Amino acid sequence: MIKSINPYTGETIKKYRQDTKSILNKKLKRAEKQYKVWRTHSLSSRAKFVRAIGQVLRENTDKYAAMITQEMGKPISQAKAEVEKCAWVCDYYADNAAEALQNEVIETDAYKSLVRYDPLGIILGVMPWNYPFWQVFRFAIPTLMAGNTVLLKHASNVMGCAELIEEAFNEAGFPEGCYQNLVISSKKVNSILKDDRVKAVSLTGSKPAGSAVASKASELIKPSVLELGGSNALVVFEDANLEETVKTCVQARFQNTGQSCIAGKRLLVQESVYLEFVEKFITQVRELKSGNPQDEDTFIGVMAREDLAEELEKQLEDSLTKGARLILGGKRRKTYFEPTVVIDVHKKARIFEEETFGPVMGITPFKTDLEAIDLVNRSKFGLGVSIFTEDYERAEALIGQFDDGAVFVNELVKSDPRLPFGGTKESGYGRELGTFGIKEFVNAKTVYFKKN
Ligand SMILES: O=CCCC(=O)O
Repeated sequence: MIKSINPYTGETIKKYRQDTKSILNKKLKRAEKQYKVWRTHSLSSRAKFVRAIGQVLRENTDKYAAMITQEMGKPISQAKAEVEKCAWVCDYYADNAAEALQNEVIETDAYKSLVRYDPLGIILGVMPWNYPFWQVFRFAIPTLMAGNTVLLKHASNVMGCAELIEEAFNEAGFPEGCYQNLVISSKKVNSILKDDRVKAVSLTGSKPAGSAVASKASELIKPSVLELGGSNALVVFEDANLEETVKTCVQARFQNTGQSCIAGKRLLVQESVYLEFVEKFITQVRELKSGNPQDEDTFIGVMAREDLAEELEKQLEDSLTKGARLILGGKRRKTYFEPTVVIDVHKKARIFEEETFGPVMGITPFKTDLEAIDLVNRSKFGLGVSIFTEDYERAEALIGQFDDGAVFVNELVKSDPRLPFGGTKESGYGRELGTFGIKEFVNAKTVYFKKN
């Protein structure tokens, strides 16, 4: 049985019986059968279904948001925003997939030569709990629009969300087999991936999970996309607009109670404005409202599991032994972790070197642009970096020197259906969203006509 537990109350919400071998086989058969039909649908026909599920999401936002909040403790207002973002990705691909996937004619000595983008087949998605609706839609919608069918293994603590997502696809009228939820533990992922009918896998999650699935996929010569952890830096230069920058950095770290791969986790501030910035930052963090995730005005909820909060506590303790100074928060009660700020964090501290998945911000001073670049790039992760400066020429000159998959200037790193999203180094490979994302699970087929 897989148990879903409310992290705020500690109560068991529901237990889910795992799919048996024969159920899994039926799901695979259905997905394969539907693939043969779904791939023949026109882009505009697929778009109708995708638009319809966007509508279902909007009509049932409260129901879906309530389940997100119950299962992983996200404050309800943020859960509603998550559902709305899912509807946005549906609209985006319904409107833009046809253009992204249109044939590309290439002049050669042939009568006609071109590249067309055909689907691959059944694609397996393995998704995490932190944005339990968004992560699934971010993967599933472009994958389906490209003509593939989807099997989804969700995180064990959000099986209620997983069930509701499958229901939403059914309610939107998707043909049977287009999208199916697998009720399995992570141990069974490889056996699904091994099945010949499954052609590729997309995983969002931790490095160990990514590494296990990607090794299996490469052994089987199946493509994979990995979106793993991150330790994004927020770099505040002395000429930044401090008022605006503080607001953005607070959001970047503390939204979703700090549990986001693209959260700003290492705040680097130029020495000349360090003290002023820290003071303004703490004032704003102090004002964040913690409370019951069901309350509309709660901004900081609880962490999704107690073991995650314990781990964060250990990372914080390590930074203190390495010279950092705790200036706000630092205490934990079960899954609740106070919004916490530590300053003078050393580059060898665990909260600098590792990913911190919760409401703890570490601040480190730097002197020069070169030092800032080095601090950003020494991370083993490479999802994104935000730089704050009023000097756009300085920003332009720095962008090419960062290793990350994204550089945002005067803004927090965020995903947007229109822009590619993904990382470098241990943050993974491949891209989601935008026109890059829809081309991850396609066969870029070369076509050559000779006229005799
Ligand atoms: O955890 C990662 C956040 C993902 C996103 O916002 O697209």
